Amino acid sequence: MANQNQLKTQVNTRNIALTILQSIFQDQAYTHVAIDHYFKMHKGLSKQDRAFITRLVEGTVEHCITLDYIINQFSKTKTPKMKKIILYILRLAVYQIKYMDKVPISAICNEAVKLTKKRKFHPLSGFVNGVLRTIGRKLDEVVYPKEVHDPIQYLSIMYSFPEWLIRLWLKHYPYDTVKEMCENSNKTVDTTIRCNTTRTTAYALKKELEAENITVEQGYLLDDALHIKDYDHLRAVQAFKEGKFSVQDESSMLVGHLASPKNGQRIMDVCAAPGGKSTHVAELMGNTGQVLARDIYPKKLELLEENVKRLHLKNVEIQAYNALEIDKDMVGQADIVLVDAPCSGLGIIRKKPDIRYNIHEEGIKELVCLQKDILKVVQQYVKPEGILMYSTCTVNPEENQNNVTWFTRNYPFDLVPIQDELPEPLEEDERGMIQLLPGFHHTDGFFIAKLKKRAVDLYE
Ligand SMILES: C[S@@+](CC[C@H](N)C(=O)[O-])C[C@H]1O[C@@H](n2cnc3c(N)ncnc32)[C@H](O)[C@@H]1O
Repeated sequence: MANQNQLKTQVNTRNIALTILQSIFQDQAYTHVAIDHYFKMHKGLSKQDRAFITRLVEGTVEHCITLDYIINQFSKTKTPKMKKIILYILRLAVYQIKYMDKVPISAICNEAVKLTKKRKFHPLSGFVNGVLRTIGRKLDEVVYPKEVHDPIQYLSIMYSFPEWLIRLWLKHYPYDTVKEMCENSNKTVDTTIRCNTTRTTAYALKKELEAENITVEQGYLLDDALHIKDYDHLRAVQAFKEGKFSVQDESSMLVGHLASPKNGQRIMDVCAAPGGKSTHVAELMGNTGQVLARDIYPKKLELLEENVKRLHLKNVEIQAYNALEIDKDMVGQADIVLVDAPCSGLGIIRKKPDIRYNIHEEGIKELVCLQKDILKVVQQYVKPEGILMYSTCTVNPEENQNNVTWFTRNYPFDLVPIQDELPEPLEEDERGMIQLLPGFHHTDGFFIAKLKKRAVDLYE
């Protein structure tokens, strides 16, 4: 009886996983958004079911190229020719066969066949069954590309990254570094949180979370950071509801610290939503001064507003504003301008696995132009001798170091060395910028440059 119940749950969870995968593969929904959305709409699922569904969905997306490679070795109909839903059912099942060794192969095949019938593709259930049973039997016989013969194809298939992306990284980083970036980008990570120091201390927060049976570890780089796991809903955690912390990676927290805002200052965050950096600098100023938090998308600003309220911050003003349009009233008014630019996001693939499939080279070129155009406009808001923080969550030098070089050549700004303010073991590069690579220091891949406007604007 217990087994039957278990099986019933598994059927449902796989069907849910398939529905979520459809919205990701078909409608290009972000993985984390699609999962969150489903769970918000279907509240009755148990913690265990939600964890299983999340693992199935994230794992299938993460390993999609590898899964298709395996399927194509055993199926006469190749993946580009398959009916979409059949392809998703196969990917979901092959993910379980290859990466979840606790689930018996026969159960995985049976569930996939049931899913095929449930989605009204009865005639194809034999095909699905045949392909999966062969893969189950012959998984060890899959012929993978050889690293020595074709390292690019090897990395692409083994770590599920498009070849163009591997080539892009190899233009800028040594082979072993690229391999480690691929490997780290597929690892699951704990949630990193930032203590709201206007409400509590990291020590007190740690104790409070532990009392709720949450596993907590100290930050690797920063005192106000904690790493948490074994919680259910974040929104159900009491300390979260009371605004005692925000979710933020340690790399991203560095921006606030390196900006070193002083009480009473005026800070403009021109690409602010959902507000990780705006709320951090607001907290660092101890609820004094003003943070003008702007973003082009009003919908995203709703989340920022919710965060500001939850964190009990009184010094954040939120405005929907396109950073490409000059706001004449703000010229020369900001002590600090934060430009956390829209970017390719190649440093956060471990948290958003679909980025690798949705971004493309043309899109990156457009982003580089957008980043420059934003910088061109918003540099005007910085007071003489004020600070502009430029940051991205990518590991692509075109969007990072090259943009900063272009910027300092064209505008009256100089790079400020940051080594003394960086926590160990981080190191700035020879020009004073920092490029963190995904998973190398327990952080996302992230880039930061601190720039100071000259006292006399020689360019005017
Ligand atoms: C990297 S995200 C910012 C993350 C945010 N700083 C944080 O720490 O939570 C980049 C943001 O830029 C916004 N954006 C894109 N184009 C913009 C524009 N032209 N003007 C203002 N914001 C823009 C996007 O909506 C997105 O929220």
